[in-house]
Amino acid sequence: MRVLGIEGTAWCASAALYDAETDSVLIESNPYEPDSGGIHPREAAEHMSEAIPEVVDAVLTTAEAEHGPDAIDAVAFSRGPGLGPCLRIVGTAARSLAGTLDVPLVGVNHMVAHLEIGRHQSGFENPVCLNTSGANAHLLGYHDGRYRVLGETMDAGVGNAIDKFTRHVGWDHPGGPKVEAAARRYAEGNDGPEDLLDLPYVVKGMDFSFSGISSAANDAYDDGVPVEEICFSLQEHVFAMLTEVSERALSLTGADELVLGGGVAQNDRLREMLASMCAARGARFHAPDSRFLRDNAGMIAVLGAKMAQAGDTVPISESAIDPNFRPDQVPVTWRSGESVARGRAPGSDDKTDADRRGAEATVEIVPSGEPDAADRRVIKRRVPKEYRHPGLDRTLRRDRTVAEARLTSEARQAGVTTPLVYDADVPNATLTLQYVGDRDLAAALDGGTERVAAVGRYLARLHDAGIVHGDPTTRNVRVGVGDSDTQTGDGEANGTTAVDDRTALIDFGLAYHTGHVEDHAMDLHVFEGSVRATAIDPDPLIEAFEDGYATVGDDDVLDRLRDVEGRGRYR
Ligand SMILES: C[C@@H](O)[C@H](NC(=O)OP(=O)(O)OC[C@H]1O[C@@H](n2cnc3c(N)ncnc32)[C@H](O)[C@@H]1O)C(=O)O
Ligand SMILES: Nc1ncnc2c1ncn2[C@@H]1O[C@H](COP(=O)(O)OP(=O)(O)OP(=O)(O)O)[C@@H](O)[C@H]1O
Ligand SMILES: [Fe+2]
Repeated sequence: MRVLGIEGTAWCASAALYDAETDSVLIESNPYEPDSGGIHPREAAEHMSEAIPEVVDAVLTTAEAEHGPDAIDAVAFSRGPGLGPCLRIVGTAARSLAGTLDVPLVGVNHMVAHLEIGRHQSGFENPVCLNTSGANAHLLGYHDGRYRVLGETMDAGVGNAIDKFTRHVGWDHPGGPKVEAAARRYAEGNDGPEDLLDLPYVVKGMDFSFSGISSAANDAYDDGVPVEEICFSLQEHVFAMLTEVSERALSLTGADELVLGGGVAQNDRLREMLASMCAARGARFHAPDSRFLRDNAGMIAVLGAKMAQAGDTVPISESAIDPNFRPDQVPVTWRSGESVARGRAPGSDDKTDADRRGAEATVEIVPSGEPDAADRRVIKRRVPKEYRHPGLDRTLRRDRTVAEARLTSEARQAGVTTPLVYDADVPNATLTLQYVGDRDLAAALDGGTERVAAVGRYLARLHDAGIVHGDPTTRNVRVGVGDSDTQTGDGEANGTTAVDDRTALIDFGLAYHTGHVEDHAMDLHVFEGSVRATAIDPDPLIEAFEDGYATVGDDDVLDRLRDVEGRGRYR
């Protein structure tokens, strides 16, 4: 099968021919280069209307010269997300070409194409995918017939966050490669570990935010900090955040493969950090060649072929473009297989006497070999992360160790079951904690409506005390093995149920004090995200969780949660 792909969501007018038999891809691209500032939608659309016919013609001519008039079996196009005026031109071109050639039309989600090209090239079966492009930044994992958004930016896309700084400095678009070059100059000009500016580092579970860091970088420039130093620090912070959330996604799902996609993935430093993180945890990592990372029609044609082979084509009358097309809206017709969270199947976490490793820390259980010993303790060490700058690494490990020791105890005072903290060795980022529960909630999720209701009540009590957990995933809740779903609560609004006694919240390293409804709602959003990413039937669990929250907590927080989801770029 041969597929002609067309891409033009924002800046890159591109056409490609994918030959599935030989697995070869020919790409013709013509980029839009703004004279000044960022991408202007109208100018970009004008560029598309000139350049799309040219690149399509070039590819079609080559295809027909080699394979004759029936060279093309299907036409695939980027249906979204992207700029409406650009997408409309691409859509019109694709429909008319499919009509002229009398072949089926395939409507491709651009972000899923960024993911699938990495999976295709690596041969990985079930990877977590990190998409780092201009307008987007998110983690995707296959679960129950869709690519779920495991985590994402709460505001700007990663490329846009970097480009915002370069516009402020007066550099032309795109800024990413210039920041990379300046950061390299800074690193090469230093002998020892380079100084690092203190910039905002914002990670909440597997979600993250860039708006603060762009503004802080702009302010540093206005204050006269050398631009190379800012570029270096910006990269170190932003890419460490992306690497950290990727590690969390691997840890939460139990996956051992990571693929990278999107224009920012052309950056060597980002690739180096991700490769280092994966090597340290024994996971495999793949980043495609640059021509498949930046926007290109090759990835559209490759996914288009998989979809066409699965019969997933679209009648012209239903082929409208969608500027807000989310990756989790796409039914994944071209692959089958297990959930990415297969490593977290029920029972997989039963071995309580084994030492574990989370995303951040290693956990040693002492004494080992006596599963029922009442005096079991856990020694949690936040190990240095080779991938991040030593200064940033030290700060994060220290601050989180202090926060965890303090807030684990404060949470208990607020009526939440948490481990006792026996010792905090801050210089070594090591805590000694009481052993709690029998297994992670992640391994006991399905059918556990009572357990998630208890988590809802816990978060409400925390919030009431002005504390957010910051990372309340199903891996950070420990549950009792004896509990079954038939144990119902006592019914008292604030009462403790039998399940509560045996359910504990752990891992308060990202916890902090705040009374803001928005921060409280984010906690709920993170928990629900982890349930959706791993449960077989998430809806009853989410409902029970919210009911649990509502019995103790503030309705404003649940209202705000609806807002966060509506605002969410993808959910
Ligand atoms: C929806 C679609 O139109 C959009 N496309 C897009 O953002 O173009 P993409 O080619 O994936 O990424 C462009 C971004 O990639 C950044 N970039 C390119 N080379 C870079 C480098 N070496 N280091 C850092 N960023 C880089 C640019 O600064 C720019 O922000 C998307 O995929 O979100
Ligand atoms: N107090 C405890 N009692 C029993 N088990 C524990 C305790 N603390 C940690 N564990 C186990 O160790 C695992 C990792 O611990 P923790 O979540 O604190 O580390 P982490 O590296 O921050 O993990 P992540 O970032 O992946 O959530 C937990 O999922 C749990 O299975
Ligand atoms: Fe893109």
